[in-house]
Amino acid sequence: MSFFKKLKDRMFRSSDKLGEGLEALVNDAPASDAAENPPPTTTPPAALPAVAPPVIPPVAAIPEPVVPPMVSPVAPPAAPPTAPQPAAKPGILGRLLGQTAPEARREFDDAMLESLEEVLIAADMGVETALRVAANIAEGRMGRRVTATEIREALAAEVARIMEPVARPMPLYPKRPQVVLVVGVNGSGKTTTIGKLASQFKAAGKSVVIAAGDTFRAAAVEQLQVWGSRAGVPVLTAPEGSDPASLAFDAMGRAQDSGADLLLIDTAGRLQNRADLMEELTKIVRVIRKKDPEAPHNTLLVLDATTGQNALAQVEIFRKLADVSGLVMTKLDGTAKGGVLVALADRFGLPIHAIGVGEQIDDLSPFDPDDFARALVGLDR
Ligand SMILES: Nc1nc2c(ncn2[C@@H]2O[C@H](COP(=O)(O)OP(=O)(O)OP(=O)(O)O)[C@@H](O)[C@H]2O)c(=O)[nH]1
Repeated sequence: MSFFKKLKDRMFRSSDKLGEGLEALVNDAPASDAAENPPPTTTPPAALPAVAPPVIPPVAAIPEPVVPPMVSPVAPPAAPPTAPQPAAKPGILGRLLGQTAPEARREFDDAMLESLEEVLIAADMGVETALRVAANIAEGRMGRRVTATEIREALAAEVARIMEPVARPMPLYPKRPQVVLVVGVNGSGKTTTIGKLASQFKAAGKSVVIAAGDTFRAAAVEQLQVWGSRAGVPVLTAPEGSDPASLAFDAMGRAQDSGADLLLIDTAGRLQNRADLMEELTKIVRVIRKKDPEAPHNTLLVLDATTGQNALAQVEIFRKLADVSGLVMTKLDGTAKGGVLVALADRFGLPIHAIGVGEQIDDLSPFDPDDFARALVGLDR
């Protein structure tokens, strides 16, 4: 299965929620508009020819807008003319030819803008981002009659435009070992992500060492060992409750001695005591710098998409605890809160290196802004 298909299938909760909201924007039009949008089952007006009416190409068939990276807000491609479209169903011939009724249209007015803002906020985009995205979609459309598909396309283009600058794979340096510190709250998916990353780097011909730095949870260490053996990568462990910094130091030495390309260091995520956690992370960094003053070369913050807006607070906190260089968003499958990624990109501009859409070893993918945007709004590629 292609990753886009997997992404789209698994992000169904996010896209369903957004999609339903967007459809309702047009279909639940006020009475005056609704009168111009009779349900598709309405008998065609007598004045219409009995033969099939001209088929309006579905908007989805219009070539996908190319959104160049790093551009300022662009109005999405112009929609079809604004003249009211009779929502007549096709004639018998049309139906035989598989033609479908034209999509309902509604005038883009202030009420619709407000509803659009609400739909985006409900999709976890955050208030600020939702208002800006809705305003950009409204630009050039106010007073025009639009379809839900046009709004979906416009939203996908807006989301992709916001995500484009942050979609950057984890940088690889000509450094041995390249040290990757992985941070995040308990349960966010750190261990799983380390396993998936180790497996992908290994498959790409890199030699990898994992340090099970969450020495406080025996279960976390065991879990990492399972992932390590799946990926065929050594996992260095230390007795439960021992100093994670000392393990990190040993792991650094072992990775250097064996000429490993990458050292992935797992850490504890106990936010209950931030002072302790900060001290622990600072100490890990201090000791590995004794062996390489530039380490860690990447500090990945792993976030759980199902926490929605809470992910924003986690970024704030971890940026204070560690020098976060990039994000990995897990559990985008099965959540209706995928929109939070847009809010994260808009608010922090931190690189998003990868996304997780499942618990299997190959369920981690580089972050592709267009694929994500289209999956989020429920459009095909
Ligand atoms: N559906 C889904 N589940 C995931 C994903 N990533 C991780 N998980 C699951 O989330 C749960 C927590 O993942 P862990 O990798 O153990 O998280 P952690 O941050 O290491 O947690 P601690 O070990 O408690 O610190 C596990 O059951 C994983 O299988 C994902 O992308 N999708």
